[in-house]
Amino acid sequence: MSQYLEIDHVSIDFPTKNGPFRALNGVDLKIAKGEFVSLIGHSGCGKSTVLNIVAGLYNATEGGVVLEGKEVYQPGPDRAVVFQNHSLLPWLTAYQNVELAVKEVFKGQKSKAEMKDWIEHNLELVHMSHALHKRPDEISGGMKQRVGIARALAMQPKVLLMDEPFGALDALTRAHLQDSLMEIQQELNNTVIMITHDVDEAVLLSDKIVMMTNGPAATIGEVLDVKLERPRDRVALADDQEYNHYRSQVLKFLYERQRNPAQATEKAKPKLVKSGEAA
Ligand SMILES: Nc1ncnc2c1ncn2[C@@H]1O[C@H](COP(=O)(O)OP(=O)(O)OP(=O)(O)O)[C@@H](O)[C@H]1O
Repeated sequence: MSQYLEIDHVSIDFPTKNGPFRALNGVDLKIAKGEFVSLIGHSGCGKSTVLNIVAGLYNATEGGVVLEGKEVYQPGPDRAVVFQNHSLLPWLTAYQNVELAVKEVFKGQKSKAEMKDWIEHNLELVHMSHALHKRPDEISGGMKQRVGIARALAMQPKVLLMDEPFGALDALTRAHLQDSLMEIQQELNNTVIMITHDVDEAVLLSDKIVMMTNGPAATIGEVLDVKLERPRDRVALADDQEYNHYRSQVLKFLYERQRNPAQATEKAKPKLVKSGEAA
């Protein structure tokens, strides 16, 4: 696999009223075409900031992002983003939401009939053929997320960026969508960067788990290559030694090497001293 996407020594400072705040420091990562990469780390460490820089929504203060030899400065259809909350237009049907993106990307390249086939094909990939003409308020949360994924896939992006795509879903719906995503990725060989807080999700889906240190000045602490064979079956893997080894590697990083910053702050807080008591 050749190198496809390079996050090259990326640092970013956000302006604040107390001066620049360094959120990321020297984030360096090479991703091959067709690789599925998860970003995991405690809340506030900078996962979304990494994704936003790759999406071109933020520009790095130092370093940069190179996709297929071209530096990324701004958002583009070659990098489609799927957010935790579907972000569908509520007045449009599932079909029309996907159509909007397809028209934008393939204007002048696909005929009307080709576009229709393409939209239907992508909605079929996420098992939404039965609800093409339903609006977001007429379908469940999981179905909305499916449409969001279809919309992103239909853009044929070079990289699919997913910011906790299943975070708002119940466990069963989440499992179904993870399985769908694995099938689609197997078929299309998409390059994916996904943010997750879920260790099992990271191990099940990824080729590479990128574990981030706590901020400020967060960076990559460790990268775990997950070499489990595909297709992967969640039930069979539950008792698999190798799977559980990967899982414990991530847990150790998160809960031993990088303790939750909220807990650390809690410990560091000065004890409240009652009046008259010595500190
Ligand atoms: N536009 C901004 N301006 C100032 N600070 C920001 C901005 N965006 C993010 N930050 C800060 O950068 C750090 C990283 O934030 P980010 O949202 O990337 O973390 P995260 O790991 O995605 O968090 P979570 O898991 O809770 O979504 C945080 O301290 C956050 O407050």
